Amino acid sequence: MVERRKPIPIHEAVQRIMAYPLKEKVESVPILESYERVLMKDLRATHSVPSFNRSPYDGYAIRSIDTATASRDTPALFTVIGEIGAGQVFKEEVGPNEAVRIMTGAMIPSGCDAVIMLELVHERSKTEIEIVRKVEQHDNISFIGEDTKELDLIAKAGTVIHPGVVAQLATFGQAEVSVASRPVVGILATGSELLEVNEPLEAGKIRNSNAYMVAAQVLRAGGVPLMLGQVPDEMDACMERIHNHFNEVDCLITTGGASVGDFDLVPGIVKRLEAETLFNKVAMRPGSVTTAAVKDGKLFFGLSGNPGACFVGFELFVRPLLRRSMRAPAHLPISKGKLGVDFPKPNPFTRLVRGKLNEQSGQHIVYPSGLDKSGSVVSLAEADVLILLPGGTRGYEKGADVDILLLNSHAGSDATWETFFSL
Ligand SMILES: Nc1nc2c(c(=O)[nH]1)N[C@H]1C(S)=C(S)[C@@H](COP(=O)(O)OP(=O)(O)OC[C@H]3O[C@@H](n4cnc5c(N)ncnc54)[C@H](O)[C@@H]3O)O[C@H]1N2
Ligand code: MOO
Ligand SMILES: [Mg+2]
Repeated sequence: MVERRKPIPIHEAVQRIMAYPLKEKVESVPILESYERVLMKDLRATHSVPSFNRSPYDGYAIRSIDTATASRDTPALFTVIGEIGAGQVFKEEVGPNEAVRIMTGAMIPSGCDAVIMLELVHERSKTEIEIVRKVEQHDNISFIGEDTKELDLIAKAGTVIHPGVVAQLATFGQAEVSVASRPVVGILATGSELLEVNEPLEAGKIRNSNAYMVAAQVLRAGGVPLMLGQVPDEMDACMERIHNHFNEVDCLITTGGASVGDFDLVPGIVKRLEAETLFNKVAMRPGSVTTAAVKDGKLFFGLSGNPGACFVGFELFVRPLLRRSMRAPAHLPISKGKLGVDFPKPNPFTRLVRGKLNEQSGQHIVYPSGLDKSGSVVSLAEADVLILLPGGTRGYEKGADVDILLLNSHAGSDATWETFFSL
């Protein structure tokens, strides 16, 4: 008799998984390797920025009071007593009607309270300049702490490090950065029909695309894929591979064999692992036959063999687990869009349609990116969103307002499925 499975709503499936968070681990990496890692300690300013008053222009540092009566008819005359570039410090006190030629980024000399740009000065000689306008006190000075003050919070733990954050790490002297360790995800493709990527096609066979797709998804989520290869639909071969590597991974993914067919291994894997099933059917399409189970605190995901279903299963269920273990926002960011075409297919289950986003006069218009079947692989090539179409309708019309999940964004969302989509 075919096993009858009870589908659970997406938000409940997510909840069940998130009840088994992976252990957070911290490591230190050189700043050059910190890009796209997740900060594990709050980054606070270790000093004010700038840490000294400096010139934002190439010009002359002066005492503004000496220009109080300056005009075209009565220019103020200054003696140039020195020249400094960025990094140099002028050591003497600057006195009445004295000026220091100063370059952008250099420290304002003691006694000066303003800078006038080179273009506004008449240079009579190397040592004598004229100023024909009044310069206000504090003109053209970048003051200590105007960018940030010592101890200010610059970036919180959980921030995904992007180039702007790298600039802060460098500014505050963090040659080594405390980041979340990347969870290791074992990936095993199952299926007697699978060829290696470099093998020629044969009748009835296909190349294993899921393992590579999932590996890329793991990388995008910030994890480390551990490729466990591919096995035919044979339980012993499959279990041997799993047992040999279970200790090396933080979580394990298989693709294929998640349904109820004669050669579908996932129910047997769960049994042989003596794992506790969290769910084996979700009220969604594609990906309805996703299985999740837990063994010794490690999550096992039996993702569908159908590429569309495998892809969606990963983004909805595996990604948040990985991201949360790194303290990064767990879920795909959500946004709003309008359907660009009619979508007449009725469905009892919520659909996550692989979609293409088009920006039209400030609006997100979304279109299915290809064949909307969970067996379609090519529709993934152009997909940059998943269009959420709640189930229980006769379909949707062009122009309908829809929620969309953004696939290529570096940001993430902690918006919970419970709150946003009780689907
Ligand atoms: N009687 C039923 N049949 C099916 C059901 C059901 O509820 N009752 N569910 C259908 C749904 S929905 C899906 S999705 C698929 C799930 O299939 P499996 O997870 O068991 O995957 P397979 O049977 O192994 O393969 C399905 C499909 O995907 C291709 N595949 C497999 N592995 C890969 C890979 N690594 N790279 C690319 N493509 C792969 C495979 O050749 C098949 O075409 O079950 C439905 N059936
Ligand atoms: O698991 Mo299937 O993807 O619902 O078509
Ligand atoms: Mg099957």
